[in-house]
Amino acid sequence: MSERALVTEARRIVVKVGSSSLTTAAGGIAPERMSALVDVLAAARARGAEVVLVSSGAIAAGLAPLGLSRRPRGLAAQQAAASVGQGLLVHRYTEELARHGLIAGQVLLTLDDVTRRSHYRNAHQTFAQLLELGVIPIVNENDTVATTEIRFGDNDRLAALVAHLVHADLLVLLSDVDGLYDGPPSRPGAKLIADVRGAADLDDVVIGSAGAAGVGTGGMVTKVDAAAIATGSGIPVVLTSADRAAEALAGKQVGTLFHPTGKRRPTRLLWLRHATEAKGALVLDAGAVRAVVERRASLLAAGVTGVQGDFSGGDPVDLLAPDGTVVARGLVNFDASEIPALLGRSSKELKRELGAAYEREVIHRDDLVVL
Ligand SMILES: Nc1ncnc2c1ncn2[C@@H]1O[C@H](COP(=O)(O)OP(=O)(O)O)[C@@H](O)[C@H]1O
Ligand SMILES: N[C@@H](CCC(=O)OP(=O)(O)O)C(=O)O
Repeated sequence: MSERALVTEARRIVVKVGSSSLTTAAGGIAPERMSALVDVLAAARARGAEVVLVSSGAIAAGLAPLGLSRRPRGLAAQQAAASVGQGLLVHRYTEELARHGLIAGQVLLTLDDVTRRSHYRNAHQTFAQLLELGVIPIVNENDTVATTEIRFGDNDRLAALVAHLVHADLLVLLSDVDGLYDGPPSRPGAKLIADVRGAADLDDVVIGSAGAAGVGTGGMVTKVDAAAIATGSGIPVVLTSADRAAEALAGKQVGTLFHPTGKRRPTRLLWLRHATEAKGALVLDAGAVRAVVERRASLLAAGVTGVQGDFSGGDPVDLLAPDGTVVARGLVNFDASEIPALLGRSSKELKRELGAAYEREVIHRDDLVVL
């Protein structure tokens, strides 16, 4: 069986591991699983590859110490469990990596770190410095302070974004299932899909959400989304089980290989398109829709006819055609309350009447993605 050159030649690898692969059903860390995973990461390092680990499991690891038997529903309880569990997880990784003479560095990210320009530059530099120092960054969402992320966020898409942020050559998604199947693997006769070369290969695949162990959040849906994000910007993805991580990283033909389909794109825009929830919407006239969609121009106040929702400058908003269809998403430059005064007015008028600060575009073209 030939090796996967995309894997064996990768110099920088992001590995994502799910809660179900690190913790027990009873709610606590499974030390032997973490130890086996770290052995695999150390072997990749020994071959000369740089490794970033995106590890879930903070909430799951915090359950047992708090006497909880399953993942709590309430946000505050999840945040508390994550606070307890994250420390335990990183402690374990630090000890396990030390066996191989390696150093762990904790990186906790929130959505802002990858959508706001100044933050994502900062995150990029942090990773660059850690990797230069030979550290293995252990990444998770900052669940303890996150609000929307902890509910809707998932580490699969976060891992795809991190892979993009660090310019990885490969993303490896490790779960409790050994690859993508054409239907939920619990169904008799479900078949493993070895290669996905584009969206068309997924047309007949039934992708389920909940995992059997009950500690995972995203299920297969978010893994396939993550694979689309990564491959769409040129990064191949191997999806398999944590048990097969050693084989996968050695380039063996295990699990599912998602082949690259596109080229690198600005990180923030990827996130804007795939992972953010809009805080509101702007209704555009037909001319503005053409300008934004066809000419990829900035959105000016003159083409905006309505505003919906309560957002602040810097938030993601949807751009709607006159019939209500969502045509684009962007990071808006004004608060929702400021926009009614700008509607339909030219930049020159706005500057004359409200001052130079109001002359700027409502959304700059660099902060826009057409959907
Ligand atoms: N088409 C499919 N192929 C593979 N697994 C699937 C499919 N549909 C649903 N699943 C389920 O997705 C689960 C993995 O998701 P999840 O529990 O969130 O894992 P993790 O904690 O590793 O992120 C598997 O255990 C499996 O039951
Ligand atoms: N950030 C959360 C987990 C989020 C998540 O994506 O979990 P999983 O589906 O197990 O990868 C935690 O550490 O508990």
